[in-house]
Amino acid sequence: MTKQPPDGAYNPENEGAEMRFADKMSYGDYLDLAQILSAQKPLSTASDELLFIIQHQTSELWMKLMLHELHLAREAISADRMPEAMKLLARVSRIMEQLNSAWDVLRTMTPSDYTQFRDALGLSSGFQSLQYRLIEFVLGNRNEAMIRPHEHDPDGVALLNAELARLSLYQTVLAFAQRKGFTVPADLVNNPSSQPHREVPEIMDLWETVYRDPAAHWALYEVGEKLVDLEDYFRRWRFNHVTTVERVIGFKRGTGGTGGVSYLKRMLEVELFPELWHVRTRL
Ligand code: HEM
Ligand SMILES: N[C@@H](CC(=O)c1ccccc1NC=O)C(=O)O
Repeated sequence: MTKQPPDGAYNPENEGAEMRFADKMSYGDYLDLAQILSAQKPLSTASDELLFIIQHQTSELWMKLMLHELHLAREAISADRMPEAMKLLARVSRIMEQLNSAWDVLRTMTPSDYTQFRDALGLSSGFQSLQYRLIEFVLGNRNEAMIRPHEHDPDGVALLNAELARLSLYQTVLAFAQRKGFTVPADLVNNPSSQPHREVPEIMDLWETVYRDPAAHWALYEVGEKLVDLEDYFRRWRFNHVTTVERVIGFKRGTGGTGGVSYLKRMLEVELFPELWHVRTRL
């Protein structure tokens, strides 16, 4: 017998709300919440460790979605399905915005709060995030040295190497430009790069042509702006990260072994799509 609410209390069951799930799929079943919500395992008794864990786990979930959308966007561009790619890239930027907003929650953690459990983290660090490294590789910030921390995880290494064997998102866009009749150095569109992309004069000229007459090169103009948008959000993520880190651990070395803030400041100099930024000076 279901318990009847006191007189006057509202019971959604009366208007048909389903209340019995013993033999039906429920909300929690579909989302596998038992698994997700039992995956927070603090190693200390510090109250803020739960915040720290949830912040990272939610970031990893958003990164999973970002990789999914980035792969689809790259496929769409390779197949000249540009409107579809635009939609996907717009979503990627919105996901980044979501990740950027999340820093506001973590920023409420003070050095006093964090030092209560930092030792428990051992040598673990975001530096070892497989999905983060895959995103960097998809976007073209490629560096084989970054595979090293994953050597204990053959599946992870396989994913990173598989990514290095594909054209980066930017290379895929340049191949599209070539199909549209632009001159692009063959190496750039034929060989997946294993290093960060550096400014190339022909690509500067390409974007200059596009930006000087958007109407004549609309698809490229649109994808160029989508990439700028994406990098703009990514830069904000890096900036939020380094500022939060300075606020919480000052200039201590990182648990991952880098100089900490000094390493992250260096990462602020990364340019994913250099020509798209540099061409603006010419316009
Ligand atoms: C209080 C919070 C945080 C602190 C103190 C912190 C600190 C650091 C430090 C010092 C590094 C440099 C590597 C090292 O030596 O450890 C690093 C790298 C990294 N962290 Fe964090 N972090 C924080 C939060 C986060 C969050 C919320 C994420 C989201 C997933 C994250 C993701 C990363 C990633 C991906 C790297 C590698 C960056 C790269 O190689 O460019 N961190 N972090
Ligand atoms: N590198 C941080 C530790 C840290 O933030 C961290 C540790 C384990 C898992 C994720 C982390 N987040 C980002 O680096 C530190 O040096 O305090």
